[in-house]
Amino acid sequence: MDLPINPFKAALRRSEPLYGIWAGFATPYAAEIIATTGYDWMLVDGEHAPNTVPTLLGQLQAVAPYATHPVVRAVHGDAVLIKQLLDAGVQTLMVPMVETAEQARALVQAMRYPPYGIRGVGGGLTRATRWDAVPDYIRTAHEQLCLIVQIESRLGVENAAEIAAVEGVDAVFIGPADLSTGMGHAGDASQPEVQDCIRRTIETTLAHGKACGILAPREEDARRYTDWGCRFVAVAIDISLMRQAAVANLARYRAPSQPAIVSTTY
Ligand SMILES: O=C(O)C(=O)C[C@H](O)[C@@H](O)CO
Repeated sequence: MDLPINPFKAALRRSEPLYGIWAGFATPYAAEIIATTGYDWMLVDGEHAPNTVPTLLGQLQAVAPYATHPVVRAVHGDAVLIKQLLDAGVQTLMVPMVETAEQARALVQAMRYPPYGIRGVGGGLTRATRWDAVPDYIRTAHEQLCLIVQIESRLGVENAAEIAAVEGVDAVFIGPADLSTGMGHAGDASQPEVQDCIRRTIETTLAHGKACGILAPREEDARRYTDWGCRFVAVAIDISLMRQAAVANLARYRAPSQPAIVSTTY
Protein backbone atom coordinates (compact mmCIF):
# COMPACT_ATOMS: atom_id res chain seq x y z
CA MET A 1 0.00 0.00 0.00
CA ASP A 2 1.00 3.63 -0.50
CA LEU A 3 2.28 5.74 2.36
CA PRO A 4 -0.87 7.44 3.72
CA ILE A 5 -1.07 11.04 2.56
CA ASN A 6 -1.12 13.75 5.23
CA PRO A 7 -4.00 15.97 4.09
CA PHE A 8 -3.42 18.47 6.90
CA LYS A 9 0.15 19.15 5.80
CA ALA A 10 -1.04 19.72 2.24
CA ALA A 11 -3.91 21.95 3.40
CA LEU A 12 -1.56 24.18 5.40
CA ARG A 13 -0.23 25.48 2.09
CA ARG A 14 -3.67 26.64 1.03
CA SER A 15 -5.22 29.93 2.13
CA GLU A 16 -8.55 28.90 3.68
CA PRO A 17 -8.58 28.63 7.50
CA LEU A 18 -8.64 25.14 8.95
CA TYR A 19 -10.96 24.86 11.95
CA GLY A 20 -10.00 22.46 14.69
CA ILE A 21 -11.27 21.18 18.01
CA TRP A 22 -9.35 20.18 21.13
CA ALA A 23 -10.02 16.56 22.06
CA GLY A 24 -9.41 16.04 25.74
CA PHE A 25 -11.44 13.03 26.79
CA ALA A 26 -8.53 10.67 26.15
CA THR A 27 -10.73 7.84 24.92
CA PRO A 28 -11.23 6.39 21.43
CA TYR A 29 -15.00 6.53 21.85
CA ALA A 30 -15.12 10.28 22.49
CA ALA A 31 -12.45 10.94 19.83
CA GLU A 32 -14.52 9.08 17.26
CA ILE A 33 -17.59 11.16 18.10
CA ILE A 34 -15.57 14.34 17.53
CA ALA A 35 -14.24 12.96 14.25
CA THR A 36 -17.77 12.63 12.89
CA THR A 37 -18.60 16.33 13.36
CA GLY A 38 -16.75 17.79 10.38
CA TYR A 39 -13.91 19.80 11.89
CA ASP A 40 -10.82 19.93 9.65
CA TRP A 41 -8.56 18.74 12.44
CA MET A 42 -8.65 17.69 16.06
CA LEU A 43 -5.94 18.10 18.66
CA VAL A 44 -5.54 14.85 20.56
CA ASP A 45 -3.91 16.18 23.68
CA GLY A 46 -1.09 14.14 25.14
CA GLU A 47 0.07 17.07 27.28
CA HIS A 48 -2.84 17.97 29.52
CA ALA A 49 -5.29 15.11 28.93
CA PRO A 50 -4.54 11.83 30.72
CA ASN A 51 -3.08 10.09 27.67
CA THR A 52 -0.32 7.57 27.16
CA VAL A 53 1.09 6.13 23.93
CA PRO A 54 -1.48 3.24 23.94
CA THR A 55 -4.44 5.59 24.55
CA LEU A 56 -3.22 7.89 21.77
CA LEU A 57 -2.90 4.88 19.46
CA GLY A 58 -6.49 3.85 20.23
CA GLN A 59 -7.71 7.33 19.32
CA LEU A 60 -5.75 7.36 16.06
CA GLN A 61 -7.34 4.05 15.11
CA ALA A 62 -10.82 5.27 16.08
CA VAL A 63 -10.65 8.41 13.94
CA ALA A 64 -8.82 6.87 10.98
CA PRO A 65 -11.98 6.36 8.87
CA TYR A 66 -12.97 10.05 9.09
CA ALA A 67 -11.80 13.19 7.30
CA THR A 68 -10.95 15.08 10.52
CA HIS A 69 -7.16 14.95 10.80
CA PRO A 70 -5.68 14.01 14.20
CA VAL A 71 -2.90 16.30 15.37
CA VAL A 72 -1.23 14.70 18.39
CA ARG A 73 0.35 16.89 21.05
CA ALA A 74 3.21 15.18 22.86
CA VAL A 75 3.66 15.83 26.56
CA HIS A 76 7.18 17.06 25.73
CA GLY A 77 9.72 16.96 22.95
CA ASP A 78 11.69 13.93 24.05
CA ALA A 79 13.16 12.07 21.05
CA VAL A 80 12.34 8.65 22.50
CA LEU A 81 8.69 9.57 23.00
CA ILE A 82 8.55 11.08 19.51
CA LYS A 83 9.86 7.80 18.09
CA GLN A 84 7.03 5.89 19.78
CA LEU A 85 4.37 8.35 18.63
CA LEU A 86 5.56 8.30 15.02
CA ASP A 87 5.78 4.51 15.07
CA ALA A 88 2.17 4.42 16.31
CA GLY A 89 1.19 6.32 13.17
CA VAL A 90 1.14 9.96 14.26
CA GLN A 91 1.61 12.02 11.10
CA THR A 92 1.18 15.49 12.56
CA LEU A 93 2.94 16.14 15.83
CA MET A 94 2.66 19.21 18.03
CA VAL A 95 5.32 19.83 20.66
CA PRO A 96 4.71 22.28 23.51
CA MET A 97 6.98 25.03 24.83
CA VAL A 98 9.59 25.35 22.10
CA GLU A 99 11.71 28.36 22.97
CA THR A 100 14.82 28.19 20.78
CA ALA A 101 15.85 27.24 17.26
CA GLU A 102 18.15 24.63 18.78
CA GLN A 103 15.16 22.89 20.39
CA ALA A 104 13.27 23.05 17.09
CA ARG A 105 16.19 21.53 15.20
CA ALA A 106 16.37 18.67 17.72
CA LEU A 107 12.67 17.95 17.10
CA VAL A 108 13.23 17.80 13.35
CA GLN A 109 16.11 15.39 13.94
CA ALA A 110 13.90 13.21 16.13
CA MET A 111 11.39 12.91 13.28
CA ARG A 112 13.90 11.93 10.59
CA TYR A 113 15.90 8.81 9.93
CA PRO A 114 19.69 8.90 9.53
CA PRO A 115 21.54 10.49 7.83
CA TYR A 116 19.11 13.41 8.29
CA GLY A 117 18.15 12.69 11.90
CA ILE A 118 18.19 10.20 14.73
CA ARG A 119 14.86 8.36 14.50
CA GLY A 120 15.24 4.65 15.22
CA VAL A 121 13.92 2.09 12.75
CA GLY A 122 10.85 0.13 13.89
CA GLY A 123 10.13 -1.36 10.46
CA GLY A 124 7.51 -4.08 10.33
CA LEU A 125 6.69 -3.74 14.03
CA THR A 126 5.05 -0.40 13.49
CA ARG A 127 1.66 0.92 12.47
CA ALA A 128 3.49 3.79 10.73
CA THR A 129 4.72 1.35 8.05
CA ARG A 130 1.40 -0.52 8.22
CA TRP A 131 3.48 -3.41 9.45
CA ASP A 132 5.70 -3.25 6.35
CA ALA A 133 2.87 -2.92 3.84
CA VAL A 134 4.24 0.53 2.89
CA PRO A 135 7.31 0.11 0.69
CA ASP A 136 10.31 2.40 1.14
CA TYR A 137 8.94 3.97 4.34
CA ILE A 138 12.38 4.96 5.59
CA ARG A 139 13.12 7.04 2.51
CA THR A 140 9.67 8.65 2.19
CA ALA A 141 8.24 9.03 5.71
CA HIS A 142 9.36 12.65 6.13
CA GLU A 143 7.21 13.72 3.15
CA GLN A 144 3.99 13.05 5.05
CA LEU A 145 5.14 14.00 8.56
CA CYS A 146 4.26 17.45 9.83
CA LEU A 147 5.91 19.18 12.78
CA ILE A 148 4.12 21.94 14.65
CA VAL A 149 6.08 23.69 17.37
CA GLN A 150 4.32 25.60 20.10
CA ILE A 151 5.47 29.09 20.96
CA GLU A 152 4.01 29.92 24.34
CA SER A 153 6.56 31.90 26.32
CA ARG A 154 8.16 35.33 26.11
CA LEU A 155 11.48 33.69 25.17
CA GLY A 156 9.75 31.71 22.41
CA VAL A 157 8.21 34.94 21.06
CA GLU A 158 11.63 36.63 21.09
CA ASN A 159 13.09 33.70 19.14
CA ALA A 160 10.10 33.21 16.84
CA ALA A 161 11.98 34.20 13.69
CA GLU A 162 14.80 31.71 14.29
CA ILE A 163 12.35 28.96 15.28
CA ALA A 164 10.10 29.48 12.24
CA ALA A 165 13.14 29.51 9.96
CA VAL A 166 14.20 25.98 10.95
CA GLU A 167 13.94 23.65 7.96
CA GLY A 168 11.53 20.87 8.87
CA VAL A 169 9.33 23.02 11.10
CA ASP A 170 6.04 23.09 9.20
CA ALA A 171 4.04 25.39 11.45
CA VAL A 172 3.98 27.36 14.68
CA PHE A 173 1.11 27.11 17.15
CA ILE A 174 0.66 29.79 19.78
CA GLY A 175 -0.44 28.75 23.27
CA PRO A 176 -2.32 31.78 24.69
CA ALA A 177 -2.87 30.26 28.14
CA ASP A 178 0.80 29.55 28.83
CA LEU A 179 1.97 32.71 27.11
CA SER A 180 -0.31 34.99 29.14
CA THR A 181 0.37 33.12 32.38
CA GLY A 182 4.14 33.29 31.84
CA MET A 183 3.81 37.03 31.25
CA GLY A 184 2.09 37.48 34.61
CA HIS A 185 -1.52 37.64 33.38
CA ALA A 186 -2.80 34.30 34.72
CA GLY A 187 -4.41 32.98 31.54
CA ASP A 188 -5.77 36.36 30.38
CA ALA A 189 -4.59 36.54 26.79
CA SER A 190 -6.70 39.64 26.14
CA GLN A 191 -4.07 41.82 27.85
CA PRO A 192 -2.56 44.23 25.29
CA GLU A 193 1.02 43.06 25.75
CA VAL A 194 -0.05 39.43 25.24
CA GLN A 195 -2.05 40.37 22.15
CA ASP A 196 1.00 42.20 20.87
CA CYS A 197 3.14 39.06 21.33
CA ILE A 198 0.51 36.94 19.57
CA ARG A 199 0.29 39.30 16.62
CA ARG A 200 4.06 39.60 16.28
CA THR A 201 4.47 35.81 16.41
CA ILE A 202 1.86 35.33 13.69
CA GLU A 203 3.51 37.96 11.48
CA THR A 204 6.99 36.55 12.04
CA THR A 205 5.88 33.00 11.31
CA LEU A 206 4.14 34.03 8.10
CA ALA A 207 7.17 36.08 7.04
CA HIS A 208 9.17 32.85 7.14
CA GLY A 209 6.68 31.09 4.89
CA LYS A 210 5.27 28.87 7.66
CA ALA A 211 1.68 28.45 8.77
CA CYS A 212 0.56 29.72 12.16
CA GLY A 213 -2.17 28.31 14.41
CA ILE A 214 -3.70 29.12 17.77
CA LEU A 215 -6.28 27.96 20.31
CA ALA A 216 -9.23 30.37 20.46
CA PRO A 217 -12.46 28.93 21.83
CA ARG A 218 -14.12 32.39 21.90
CA GLU A 219 -15.50 33.33 18.51
CA GLU A 220 -14.31 36.94 18.52
CA ASP A 221 -10.77 35.81 19.29
CA ALA A 222 -10.86 33.14 16.57
CA ARG A 223 -12.04 35.66 13.99
CA ARG A 224 -9.42 38.23 15.00
CA TYR A 225 -6.61 35.69 14.83
CA THR A 226 -7.70 34.46 11.39
CA ASP A 227 -7.81 38.12 10.29
CA TRP A 228 -4.25 38.42 11.56
CA GLY A 229 -3.24 35.46 9.40
CA CYS A 230 -3.70 32.32 11.47
CA ARG A 231 -4.27 29.40 9.13
CA PHE A 232 -5.41 26.76 11.61
CA VAL A 233 -7.45 27.67 14.66
CA ALA A 234 -8.83 25.39 17.36
CA VAL A 235 -12.23 27.00 17.92
CA ALA A 236 -13.57 24.62 20.55
CA ILE A 237 -12.59 22.26 23.37
CA ASP A 238 -14.75 19.13 23.59
CA ILE A 239 -14.67 18.95 27.38
CA SER A 240 -15.73 22.59 27.73
CA LEU A 241 -18.54 22.07 25.22
CA MET A 242 -19.87 19.16 27.22
CA ARG A 243 -19.65 20.97 30.53
CA GLN A 244 -21.23 24.16 29.19
CA ALA A 245 -24.09 22.17 27.67
CA ALA A 246 -24.62 20.25 30.91
CA VAL A 247 -24.62 23.41 33.05
CA ALA A 248 -26.95 25.25 30.65
CA ASN A 249 -29.31 22.32 30.51
CA LEU A 250 -29.53 22.03 34.29
CA ALA A 251 -30.04 25.79 34.63
CA ARG A 252 -33.28 25.47 32.66
CA TYR A 253 -34.68 23.52 35.61
CA ARG A 254 -32.79 24.76 38.64
CA ALA A 255 -31.08 28.01 39.63
CA PRO A 256 -27.28 27.49 39.51
CA SER A 257 -26.87 28.45 43.20
CA GLN A 258 -29.32 25.79 44.35
CA PRO A 259 -27.33 22.80 45.66
CA ALA A 260 -27.66 19.43 43.97
CA ILE A 261 -29.83 16.96 45.85
CA VAL A 262 -28.41 13.51 45.51
CA SER A 263 -31.13 10.93 45.96
CA THR A 264 -30.99 7.20 45.55
CA THR A 265 -34.77 6.79 45.76
CA TYR A 266 -37.61 7.96 43.53
O1 LIG B 1 -1.08 27.62 26.31
C1 LIG B 1 -2.10 27.23 25.71
O2 LIG B 1 -3.10 27.96 25.49
C2 LIG B 1 -2.09 25.85 25.22
O3 LIG B 1 -1.05 25.32 24.96
C3 LIG B 1 -3.38 25.13 25.16
C4 LIG B 1 -3.71 24.64 26.54
O4 LIG B 1 -2.72 23.77 26.98
C5 LIG B 1 -5.04 23.92 26.55
O5 LIG B 1 -4.91 22.73 27.22
C6 LIG B 1 -6.10 24.70 27.20
O6 LIG B 1 -7.22 23.90 27.40
